[in-house]
Amino acid sequence: MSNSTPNRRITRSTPSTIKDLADGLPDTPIKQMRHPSETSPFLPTKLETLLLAIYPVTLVLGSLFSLLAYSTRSATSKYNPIHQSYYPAAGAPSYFATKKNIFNVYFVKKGWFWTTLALAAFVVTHPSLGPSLRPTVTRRRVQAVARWGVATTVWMLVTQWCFGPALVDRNFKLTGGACEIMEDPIKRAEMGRKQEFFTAQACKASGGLWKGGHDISGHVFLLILGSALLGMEILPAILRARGLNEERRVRVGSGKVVKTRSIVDGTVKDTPVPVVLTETEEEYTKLGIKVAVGVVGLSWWMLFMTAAFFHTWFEKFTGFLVAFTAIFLVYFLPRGVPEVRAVLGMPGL
Ligand SMILES: CCCCCCCC/C=C\CCCCCCCC(=O)SCCNC(=O)CCNC(=O)[C@H](O)C(C)(C)COP(=O)(O)O
Ligand SMILES: Nc1ncnc2c1ncn2[C@@H]1O[C@H](COP(=O)(O)O)[C@@H](OP(=O)(O)O)[C@H]1O
Repeated sequence: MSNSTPNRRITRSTPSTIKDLADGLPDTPIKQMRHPSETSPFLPTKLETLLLAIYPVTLVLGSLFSLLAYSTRSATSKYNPIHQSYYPAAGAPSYFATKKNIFNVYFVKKGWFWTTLALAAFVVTHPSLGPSLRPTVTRRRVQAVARWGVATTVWMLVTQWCFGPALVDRNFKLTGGACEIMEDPIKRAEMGRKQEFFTAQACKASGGLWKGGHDISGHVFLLILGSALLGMEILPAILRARGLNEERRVRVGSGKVVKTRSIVDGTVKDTPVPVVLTETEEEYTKLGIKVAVGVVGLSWWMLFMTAAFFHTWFEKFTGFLVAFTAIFLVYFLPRGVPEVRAVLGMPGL
């Protein structure tokens, strides 16, 4: 008997995984199945990695710009670590290097409001989440609001209030920082009575200097978190509009890691039903995406400006780390933990 019988050949190359099995077969239905992925579901896809890499690259480029640019080297004022900016502002190297620049005052300082507004516009207009401009409650809308809720909670705890002072303020104090009232003796005496001003805002508002500790950059944190939130939400919609679909990896109930195409509500996905929009609905859909892209673009520019003109390298780095931790919680944890995914869902799924 010859070894070359078809049966023998199959026995000798016994596949060890479903992937091997699918790869070794002709184009049968089993080959078309999505096979389990061996990569961690917690990791971003290639496109996501590329897009998320823009943040550290922006921070590094901004910091290098401030070292090398003629405008910063020739500025009449110097970087002052206590003010975390060029001081006095009149000699700053650029309009964007002053705290009172209009984009800082009305955009970044109200950054969570703009992020929320842009996300709300996308959620109520985009047909991938529910009927455009109709107040229908859909699972995808509820999950988008839940993701926003988690991100908002993190934003609040980090920058606004955490059962008292916000985490950035607590961290500042823990690392040896304090509020120093330099000029006004009355305020100084008042401060002695109250022991200390516990938040950066209260300290600065009383004319004090918030100094001595490690001040995580609130701007870096807010600009990265807000723009990544919008980016991660609209990315699947943008890809789909261009006929693309980069599959993400998710762990399903059985413990297997599969690609997103394999699951929708826990079942194998059918070909999506095309959504037919009226002309007006299409206009609003486009507007929703444009508003989000606009907020992301302006956030990127302000992040670059913060990197170039404000804070130390380390303060920017910790702002980036805290923002990425929040992004992980909202967008990557649900991919690997089905119970979390059941609540938060995933954009576009
Ligand atoms: C899919 C989303 C649905 C939302 C559903 C909610 C229903 C809402 C109905 C209407 C929507 C519009 C109202 C939106 C409310 C959003 C709540 C807010 O965010 S209001 C707060 C605005 N404030 C800010 O954005 C402050 C931002 N600033 C900071 O975080 C800090 O100042 C800083 C990080 C920039 C650092 O500050 P510094 O002083 O240390 O420099
Ligand atoms: N891109 C930017 N444009 C203007 N001011 C900025 C800025 N980035 C940071 N700042 C200012 O630098 C200080 C530290 O910012 P943060 O810790 O939030 O990153 C803040 O000052 P004030 O608190 O005095 O307004 C903030 O307004």
